[in-house]
Amino acid sequence: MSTTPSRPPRIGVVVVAGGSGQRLGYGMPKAQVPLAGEPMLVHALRAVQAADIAAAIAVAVPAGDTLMRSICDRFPATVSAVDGGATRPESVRAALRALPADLDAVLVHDAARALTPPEVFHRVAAALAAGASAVIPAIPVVDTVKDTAPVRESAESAVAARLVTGTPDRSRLRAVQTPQGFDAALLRRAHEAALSFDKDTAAAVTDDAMLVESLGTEVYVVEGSQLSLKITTPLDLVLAEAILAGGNHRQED
Ligand SMILES: Nc1ccn([C@@H]2O[C@H](COP(=O)(O)OP(=O)(O)OP(=O)(O)O)[C@@H](O)[C@H]2O)c(=O)n1
Ligand SMILES: C[C@](O)(CO)[C@H](O)COP(=O)(O)O
Repeated sequence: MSTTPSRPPRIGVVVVAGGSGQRLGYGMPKAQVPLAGEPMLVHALRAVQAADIAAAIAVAVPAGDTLMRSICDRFPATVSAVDGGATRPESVRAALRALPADLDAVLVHDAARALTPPEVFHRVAAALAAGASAVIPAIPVVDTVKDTAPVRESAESAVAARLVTGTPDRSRLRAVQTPQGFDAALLRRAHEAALSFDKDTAAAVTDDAMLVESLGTEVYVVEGSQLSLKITTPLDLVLAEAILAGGNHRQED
């Protein structure tokens, strides 16, 4: 991270809240869906603020969404809303453009990970301050994970659609979360490079770390949190409600 030793790094946070929430199936953008009576975006912004690390926060909301813009307006002036894009990387780029140019580092966070404890933000920020250019929080994988491929069309038996092609060593696998932290110039460069990806390569981008990996940068892994689940399906929402009802959110598991 390019900062002089005499002053603390200036950190910006991008919150991506521009998704439609198809898998949750509420018929409204996911970040608007109520969680313990308040829109998910309110919880996500509170989580970012509880971490108390951001000089500026840019939130990508669905284009034209006035409700989410009004939620951002209720937070301090360091929070600004911008129209997101059709894909997550496009939303990240839109929010990045809204952040000040003089930041040392940027953390990119999913609004859908509305209950991330402050300690996770702190671990990512601390690794950046210690010299990493790219840092992601992650947790060990609890399931056995298989590589699979479609069964060949010519195969006689049609017992199932896919076949196992391998079993990766689980001890090396991690389930990756957000906030993902980067040197600010590096993240901007990685997203600029992604603009020239072909359609299939662009469609395969599922997080920001992939983009800096493709520039050859080392990405460090710090401990994530089970509380930092990505609310994706109706069952995730039930779990998030239960966490909030238990009063244990923002506390390390
Ligand atoms: N065009 C998009 C797509 C996603 N996101 C954000 O990226 C995060 C992770 O995306 P995901 O959980 O997949 O959200 P959705 O795209 O809304 O979900 P779905 O794929 O079920 O529609 C979310 O906070 C979502 O709001 C975004 O800002 N802009
Ligand atoms: C960025 C992310 O949350 C890391 O796990 C995840 O890849 C987002 O995936 P989604 O399919 O856009 O929810």
